[in-house]
Amino acid sequence: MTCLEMYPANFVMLGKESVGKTSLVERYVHHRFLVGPYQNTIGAAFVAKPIQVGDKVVTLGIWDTAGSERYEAMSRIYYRGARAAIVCYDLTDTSSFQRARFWVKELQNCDKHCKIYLCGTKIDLTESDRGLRQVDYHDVQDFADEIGAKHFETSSKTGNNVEETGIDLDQKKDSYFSSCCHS
Ligand SMILES: Nc1nc2c(ncn2[C@@H]2O[C@H](COP(=O)(O)OP(=O)(O)OP(=O)(O)O)[C@@H](O)[C@H]2O)c(=O)[nH]1
Repeated sequence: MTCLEMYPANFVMLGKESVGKTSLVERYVHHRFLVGPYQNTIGAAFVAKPIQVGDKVVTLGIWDTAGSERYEAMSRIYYRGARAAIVCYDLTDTSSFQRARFWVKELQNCDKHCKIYLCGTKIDLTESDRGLRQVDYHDVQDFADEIGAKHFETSSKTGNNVEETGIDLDQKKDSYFSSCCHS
């Protein structure tokens, strides 16, 4: 029996509205950045991506939750049982990092085994104008160390750090997905 049949691995996107969760999913799954007016997610959206882990195929299910606080209760439905959570914050918005801390606390209260990734978004903006940065890299790294999370800064617009590093959960050597297949 394949890993696909036995171990569907879900992960969830969490974070304040407009931090760029949907854009990250678009970049990761479809390798594109959608331009045009911002459309907020309503409730949550589900996207599936088959990935190869060793000689197995895992269907990675991604729950892209709505960041608006009015959907907060609904978001809880999606992170319960999630194998991993990508908690996003916008590098140009301090309050989005406060919101990220909130989601980390929620995840820790709900499931200690959920693997947490902290993802700073829109690094293209801070690279083109350093003055736009409101969230310090080292502050987040300290927090990541404290909670045992991986930490990345990405741009869905340019693709920077999305494919190459942690958000690309497609890493074949990733022990997390290997354990999904072999546990
Ligand atoms: N410059 C830049 N803009 C981005 C990036 N990622 C997202 N955006 C923009 O930020 C806005 C919000 O992006 P979304 O991906 O819809 O944000 P979201 O977190 O899914 O929002 P909700 O559905 O409300 O929770 C859009 O206008 C995007 O084009 C990025 O990496 N760089």
